[in-house]
Amino acid sequence: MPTYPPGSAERKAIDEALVEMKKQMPFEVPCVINGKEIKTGNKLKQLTPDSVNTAPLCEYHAATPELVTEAIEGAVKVQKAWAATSWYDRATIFLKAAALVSGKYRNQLIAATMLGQGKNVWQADIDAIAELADFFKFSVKLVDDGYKNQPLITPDDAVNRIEYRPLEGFVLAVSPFNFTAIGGNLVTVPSILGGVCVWKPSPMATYANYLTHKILLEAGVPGSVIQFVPGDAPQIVDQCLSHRDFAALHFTGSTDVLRSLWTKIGSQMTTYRSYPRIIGETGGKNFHLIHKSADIKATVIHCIRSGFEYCGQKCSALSRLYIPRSLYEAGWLDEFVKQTKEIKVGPVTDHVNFTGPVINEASFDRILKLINQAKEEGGKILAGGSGDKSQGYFVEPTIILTEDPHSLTMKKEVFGPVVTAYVYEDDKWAETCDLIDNTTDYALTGSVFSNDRAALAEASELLRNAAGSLGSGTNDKSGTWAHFSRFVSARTIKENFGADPTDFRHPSNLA
Ligand SMILES: NC(=O)c1ccc[n+]([C@@H]2O[C@H](COP(=O)([O-])OP(=O)(O)OC[C@H]3O[C@@H](n4cnc5c(N)ncnc54)[C@H](O)[C@@H]3O)[C@@H](O)[C@H]2O)c1
Ligand SMILES: N[C@@H](CCC=O)C(=O)O
Repeated sequence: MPTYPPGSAERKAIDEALVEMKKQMPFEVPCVINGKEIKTGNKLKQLTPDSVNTAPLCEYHAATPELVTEAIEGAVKVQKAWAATSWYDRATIFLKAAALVSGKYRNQLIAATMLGQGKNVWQADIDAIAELADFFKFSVKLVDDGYKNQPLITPDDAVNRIEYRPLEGFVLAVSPFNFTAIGGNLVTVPSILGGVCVWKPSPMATYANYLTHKILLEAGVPGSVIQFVPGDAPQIVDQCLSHRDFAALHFTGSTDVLRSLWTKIGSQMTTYRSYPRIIGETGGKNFHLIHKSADIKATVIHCIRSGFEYCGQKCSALSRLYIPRSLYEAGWLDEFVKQTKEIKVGPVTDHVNFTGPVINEASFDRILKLINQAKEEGGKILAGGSGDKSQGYFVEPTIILTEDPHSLTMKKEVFGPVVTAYVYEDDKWAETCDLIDNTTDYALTGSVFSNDRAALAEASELLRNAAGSLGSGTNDKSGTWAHFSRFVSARTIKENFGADPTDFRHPSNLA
């Protein structure tokens, strides 16, 4: 990945792309149904969260119920033909999409992700280029490997094979704002297998998602295979979930939303042709557990990057921090606070800013409310604690020290630049692992920092269920065949070519 140092060609190129994009804002984003761009006239806005008083990044046309019906019907109609397209052709399309992401559309995708989702160039590149292109390429490799999972034994008089059929009906992909790549992956996984999708993007990632869709179509995905349907989330999603041909929900976003959609699907089971599948990843409450043997300098840097890059708006962002008393007394927290106060926060177009805005006003207000509640509960604010939304939604990187390991911000997902620290006694390593395991229902990600192998092994054992998506989704891990397997129905086919039978009786039936 390019590193964008001052004076580099890559920094110059991205600066030019940003200037060009700003000149053209607001872009007009249509619905794209059966490959046709459709403007409904019902326009909504995607703002630039770091400069809210300027022109929006885009105005997008919200899909009407009639268009959603057209999208579903168009997708279902093309499904058999797409499934019959050879694996070679499907694979090549996604490899071409990867090349378009890292080549022709590179700077445009980065600029759209920076301006629309408030990422600085480093964060935008790892998301919209590195991860998105990887998703496309890994998908080809993983499906290729998956298709090779065939019966182990082939007898002399028969051939057995397994065919991995895509789901009948359409997949509804509902994507979050915080990763351009995730939207791309949610539609790629079902469609690379020969399935069809209706894609409802996040309102706060509409433009980058529209570009991703454009890339997929340019690479050769037929227009009806992935339908781009922005607009009112509950209206579009409810309509899709109420359709007889609804085959699966592919979701990434918050826990409450997935739970409500799951409940809706469950309550409508008699509507469907089949048993819809639900594949969803949701919130997290990432812990960092520091052992007394850990290096202070390195762990402080890891915690700063994990907690505050992209304003903590990652499901995997550090949120609860466990520091041993000995390192606390050796100045671990002082160093963490000192460096946190050095973080530059501001518009993402100024590269010195390590972090930018949070995504919108609702998020800004929610985060500051949580900080205030933490204060009222007795939490001590060691850094940050406030914000300013006059120009953009800027929240100061915030460190809260708590004496209560079950306090609000140790339990609830904040999804903002807020780290709550708790000091544990060095000799309570196992007890602290149990505490981490039992503090929240989330169990998405976590890290243990130690130079003591025995402590690592013990933590790995005790924290087995505290990370790895358990409790945070259906745990169909991206980057594994297990994820793809949720979007196929296996069919076993046996061809016999042994001698024809001459008697229906077996030897065991003879008198
Ligand atoms: N586990 C992961 O891999 C992962 C990755 C990224 C984000 N996340 C989680 O996503 C959340 C942040 O993303 P977000 O703010 O975009 O999440 P969100 O739940 O607000 O929105 C996700 C999607 O659901 C749609 N949606 C929202 N309300 C809806 C409703 N009532 N009915 C139908 N659709 C609705 C949105 O328009 C969006 O497309 C965090 O909780 C984060 O932890 C998880
Ligand atoms: N791949 C992402 C996960 C996305 C969560 O929001 C990461 O950077 O950890």
